[in-house]
Amino acid sequence: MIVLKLGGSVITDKDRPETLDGEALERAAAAVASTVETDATDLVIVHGGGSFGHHNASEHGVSTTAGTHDATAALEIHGAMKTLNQFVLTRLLERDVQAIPVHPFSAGYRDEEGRLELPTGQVETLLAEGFVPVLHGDMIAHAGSGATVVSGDELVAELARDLEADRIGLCSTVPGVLNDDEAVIERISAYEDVESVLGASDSTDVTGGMAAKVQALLALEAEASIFGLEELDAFLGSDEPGTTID
Ligand SMILES: Nc1ncnc2c1ncn2[C@@H]1O[C@H](COP(=O)(O)OP(=O)(O)OP(=O)(O)O)[C@@H](O)[C@H]1O
Ligand SMILES: C=C(C)CCOP(=O)(O)O
Repeated sequence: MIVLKLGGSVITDKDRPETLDGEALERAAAAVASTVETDATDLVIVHGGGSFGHHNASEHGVSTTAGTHDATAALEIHGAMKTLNQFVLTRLLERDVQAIPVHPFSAGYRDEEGRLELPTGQVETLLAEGFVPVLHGDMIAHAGSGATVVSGDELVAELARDLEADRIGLCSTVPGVLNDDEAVIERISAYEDVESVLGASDSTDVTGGMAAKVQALLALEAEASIFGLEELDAFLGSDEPGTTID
């Protein structure tokens, strides 16, 4: 079983609010379609927000820890993510990928400590029935804080843990985690080893950029890869491109 995140920074133009990168999304959809066609591996897709969701969340002062009790604000952020989700679904369906959305806002919640609880029975059932579930970064009910943002990276970690994923891939705009010389770091086994080079995203991003990704992935049993769009075919074909996190 593979959990694949299509980074919002890849499938959108992250610097222009609510703008899709249609060409990149096409490429990603084509890579997914050829894997699903030729390989019996179960695939769960999660996508991030990019220029959808982050701008709205930032305007309302909402993040993974700062919540809102304003339903209009929550629905604006959720709505932006659903708009992007519809674009992703359409591109996959056009290529005969049997993609079905799972909206985290309607499925999970955070407890008082901010821990994410995400039931995965519906995802498992969709997989068993031959569908490709497509989740996305979203708003989520948060005990004591109203509703906060849940990042696609958190969803990837939760799904990988619950469904015992064999492989985890994060496709981003960068070819991997880069060191001070902008070279791809091949393997990361401890956060302290790379902490000094990890930063937030270059664009508006309320969920923590590369540092949050590496932290979430290090906590998992299975190995994970962070790589660029050029390497998506290679990853889906069983290679370990970019940075491997174990
Ligand atoms: N050491 C690093 N190596 C690579 N990228 C880094 C590093 N430190 C910070 N970054 C930033 O992290 C970004 C990737 O994180 P970001 O959260 O934007 O990606 P994403 O998951 O593809 O998009 P989204 O969060 O919208 O889904 C890069 O574009 C870069 O700006
Ligand atoms: C900003 C929202 C609502 C979701 C962000 O998800 P991410 O891009 O995976 O961090």
